[in-house]
Amino acid sequence: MSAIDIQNLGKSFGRTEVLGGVSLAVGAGEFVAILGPSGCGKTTLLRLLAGFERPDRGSIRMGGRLVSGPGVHLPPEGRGVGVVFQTYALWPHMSVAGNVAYGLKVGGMGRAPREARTQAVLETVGLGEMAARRPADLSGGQRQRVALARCLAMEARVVLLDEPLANLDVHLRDTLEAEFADFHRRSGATMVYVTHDQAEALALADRVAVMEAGRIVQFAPPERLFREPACAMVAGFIGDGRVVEVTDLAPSGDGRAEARLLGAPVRLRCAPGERPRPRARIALHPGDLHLTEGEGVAATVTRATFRGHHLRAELAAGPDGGVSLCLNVAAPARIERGQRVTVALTDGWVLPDPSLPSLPTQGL
Ligand SMILES: Nc1ncnc2c1ncn2[C@@H]1O[C@H](COP(=O)(O)OP(=O)(O)OP(=O)(O)O)[C@@H](O)[C@H]1O
Repeated sequence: MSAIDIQNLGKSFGRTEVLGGVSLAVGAGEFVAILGPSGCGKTTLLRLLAGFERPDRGSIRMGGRLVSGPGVHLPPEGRGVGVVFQTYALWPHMSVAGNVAYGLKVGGMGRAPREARTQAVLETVGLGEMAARRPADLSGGQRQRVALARCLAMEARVVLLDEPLANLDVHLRDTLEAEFADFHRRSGATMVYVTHDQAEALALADRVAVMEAGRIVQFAPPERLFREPACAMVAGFIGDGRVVEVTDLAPSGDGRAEARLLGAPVRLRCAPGERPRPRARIALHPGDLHLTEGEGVAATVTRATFRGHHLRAELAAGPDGGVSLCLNVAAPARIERGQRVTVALTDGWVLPDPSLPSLPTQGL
């Protein structure tokens, strides 16, 4: 049974449709990231899950129990979910321990077990020494951990996190990313994590639901999103992918295909059921291209950026320079703007034909 089962969820604010029929099943103990650009509806989906908003249509089940649906709306406190916001939502006038213990107190737990549980979870998140401090006297990362400790104390089996790292500096983000992963492992909780940061989603999640304009366009493990994007939006959003057009697509039926990129022959990966097409679009990552002295695609370097171990080169190819490519060149290297180069492909993924009925939005 799924820990969370969302069916055909729709939500509008006034005349604006924010969620247009979202379906998603999250397994027990799974870590799922909801990833998408600003305004695509991620937070709205999370608020519907938490019970802060009511859907216009569709249903949400948690552990098999209907929590939102026609005529049913369980309030947030009746859902047994923990929520961690970007802003932590801590009570400023209470101590760290008070913040963690508050929910237990409201839930009717006696003083002695409450204090014992609070201290134990603060130890778990490494804040045992800071129980008496006020939130104002903690760093951003420590506040985040108080919010997590509160979820732990409540024994929330489902934890919803809304951009919890968005306000933090890059070092703290790295540390806390590791802490979220650790928290997940130790607690075994089901986690739904909203972010617009693809690196964060790919690093943390078992599966990522990519959203665009109120819809889930692909739900898959990180590697699959990267290697087999379902559409141009996912291809462009994940791993600095580029989408370019090829001609004369000739699949061989085993997940391989040949085609031409600006006239040059290329070998690609594709879905096993892919059919021959005169034109197709493919997704390329910087690691899929390399410079060659042999046969390939002629291009001009439009920009070269130092990235430490490599240089990132932006290229313009095609008769009018309208095909934009991008590759990494191992440093030290001499590559500069205006240079003419030839590139060859080692990999590339044929985007599924959008006119075919079933795009792979689900599955492994
Ligand atoms: N209470 C509301 N009333 C009216 N419009 C709203 C309300 N909440 C959200 N919206 C609108 O719904 C759309 C989706 O918002 P939402 O916060 O879910 O997006 P998001 O993907 O989380 O974006 P971000 O990453 O910027 O937080 C936006 O256009 C937003 O302005």
